[in-house]
Amino acid sequence: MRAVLVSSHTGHAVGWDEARELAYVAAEPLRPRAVPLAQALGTVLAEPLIAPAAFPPCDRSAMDGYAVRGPGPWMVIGTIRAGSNSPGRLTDGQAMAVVTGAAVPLGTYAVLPDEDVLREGDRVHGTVGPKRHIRYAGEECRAGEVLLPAGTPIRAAVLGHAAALGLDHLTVIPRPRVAALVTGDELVTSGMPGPGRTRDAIGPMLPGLLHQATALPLRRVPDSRQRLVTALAGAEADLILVSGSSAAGPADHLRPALDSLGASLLVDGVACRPGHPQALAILPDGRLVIGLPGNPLAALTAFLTLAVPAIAGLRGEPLAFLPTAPIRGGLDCHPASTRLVPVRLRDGAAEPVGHGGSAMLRGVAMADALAVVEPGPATAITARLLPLTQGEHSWGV
Ligand SMILES: Nc1nc2c(c(=O)[nH]1)N[C@H]1C(S)=C(S)[C@@H](COP(=O)(O)OP(=O)(O)OC[C@H]3O[C@@H](n4cnc5c(N)ncnc54)[C@H](O)[C@@H]3O)O[C@H]1N2
Ligand code: MOO
Repeated sequence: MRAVLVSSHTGHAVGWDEARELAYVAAEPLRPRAVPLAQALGTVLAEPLIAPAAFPPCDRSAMDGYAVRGPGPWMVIGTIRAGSNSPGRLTDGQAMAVVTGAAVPLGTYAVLPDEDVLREGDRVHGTVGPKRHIRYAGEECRAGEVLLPAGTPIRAAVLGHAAALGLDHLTVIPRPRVAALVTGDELVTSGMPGPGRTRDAIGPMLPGLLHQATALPLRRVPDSRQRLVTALAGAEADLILVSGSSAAGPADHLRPALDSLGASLLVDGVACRPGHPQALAILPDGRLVIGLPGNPLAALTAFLTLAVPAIAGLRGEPLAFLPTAPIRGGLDCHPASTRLVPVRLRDGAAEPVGHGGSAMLRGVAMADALAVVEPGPATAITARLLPLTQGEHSWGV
């Protein structure tokens, strides 16, 4: 654990930005490991990607046509097939048929595409400028060149690039393993909830929130301190999310359970709405625990406040910069807490969509982002935008 910010735990609600920082700093990047390309998708480069050799390795044709040398017309002296490893050599007045991507013969002046050629027996006619339609050796990269920095997320194009260069493995920071413990004896998991029962709305959100992590199978834990202790102790994860149990009621067992496991509480409430009772703790063995309030929008805002930075830290990625946008019509500030308000983005401005109460998901379901409205005495006319999906900004501001 990076020690510096941990000591700033104050025992009461911290500001929203401080909470993000604390979660990010508490989450050390996971240990790098070399994995086959097929296992690297969605992880992060632990080391810069360095070109193992020049690419392309030799001069190649960019067209199906004829490699030619000197002024035309040219005598066709052979054909270079895909995969041929001995392209030969041309002298003035000679041509060889080539396919796209094939190595061109030594001495090639240009490649004449098929559609620009008039062929008469063994002779071809046409005009082409010097060096046309040749991909030169080392044009994309030189041996030893740094192509991507450490910390780059490995997406489809990175894997294709690495394969094209001839690499079979990449050294990556693996995806963090995240366990979710959903508490609440009143919860049901299908159908209409009867009187006094509540349909679990947090479990169904988690797969979509955890796409940058490896989500372990969700566990449902009864409202029992001992059962929560056992579940926390047994979770083989880098980060454990616990939903419900975050407040101070008789069925809210998170803090006592953390206490009995010897955890250090790094964040004990955040000055934001919704999401005030969220918590971040570290167990003696280094596993992080985040308490998500039971109210579903509060759980989501807590995930975005604490879990997103923690996952970024474990992945060795930077804490996301949040762009600022004007708020159409403004939003009232809370005097002491940061408000997180569902907004739609239209023409570069944020429009509040309403229905943003702690127990509601209606507003956020139609939102593009949450507006981060700083505490203050007045009305905010601009706000930072918090994406609803880690690593993605679906708007153009
Ligand atoms: N005396 C106090 N009461 C409350 C406080 C407080 O500070 N003192 N804080 C309030 C705030 S703010 C919030 S948010 C909630 C947090 O509650 P908990 O995290 O302890 O969670 P529960 O009490 O179990 O549930 C609260 C609410 O959410 C519903 N819930 C729980 N899990 C789910 C789920 N997976 N899907 C849908 N809904 C869920 C639960 O049924 C309750 O209605 O505490 C306030 N109270
Ligand atoms: O602060 Mo609680 O998280 O909204 O209602």
